[in-house]
Amino acid sequence: MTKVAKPNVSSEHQNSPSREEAMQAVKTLISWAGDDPNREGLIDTPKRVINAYKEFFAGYGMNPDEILARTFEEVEGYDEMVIIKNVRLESHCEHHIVPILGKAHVAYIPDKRVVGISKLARLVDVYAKRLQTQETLTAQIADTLERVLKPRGVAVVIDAGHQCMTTRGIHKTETSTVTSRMLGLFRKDPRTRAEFMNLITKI
Ligand SMILES: Nc1nc2c(ncn2[C@@H]2O[C@H](COP(=O)(O)OP(=O)(O)OP(=O)(O)O)[C@@H](O)[C@H]2O)c(=O)[nH]1
Ligand SMILES: [Zn+2]
Repeated sequence: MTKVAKPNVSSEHQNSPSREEAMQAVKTLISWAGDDPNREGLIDTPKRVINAYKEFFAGYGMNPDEILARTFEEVEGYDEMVIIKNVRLESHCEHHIVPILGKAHVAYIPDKRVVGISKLARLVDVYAKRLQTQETLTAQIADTLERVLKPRGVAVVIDAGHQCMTTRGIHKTETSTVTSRMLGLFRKDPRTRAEFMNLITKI
């Protein structure tokens, strides 16, 4: 039986192909597209593509727990929500391997400890830079924040365009997909959720 790699599994747990094998695969796809991979303009393309893949999918080599490990308690008892909004999201859909581009809004209500705000954006990247569905991505960001920081609430909203729907297939160029995950107070208390939704929709 063929072994299928589980989605969102770090590459060290898979049988990683060599660079040569990966470049050969790109050459095959160029031929499949109908061009000659040996012509001058395309000769270095397999190398560029596999290097680009290392960037697109860098998240497999990142550890979210490490990113959130450093927290601060000296914040004068701050216990209201912290929101980082409009985090640029660059991911790839796991069905077609084409870009998902959009914005993420991430919030939490601290319980004594806060985390550096850049770490919330880094956490988005850890999961975005993998093969994804938008639902999985949203859930992974929220669940990791809850598990590691143990805050009183977590909210994640993602609003993104899927190029598999805009540049191919159904070609609906104006569509965007919105997903959300609310945990703790954001799930239990409608006023907290409403305050968050209000703050992220304001400019
Ligand atoms: N739920 C969900 N679906 C997604 C996401 N990204 C892409 N898809 C959808 O995944 C589905 C794959 O459907 P298939 O019928 O297997 O593939 P397809 O023939 O290429 O589908 P079309 O895009 O309709 O041409 C499509 O409906 C995509 O729109 C995502 O993040 N979440
Ligand atoms: Zn897709």
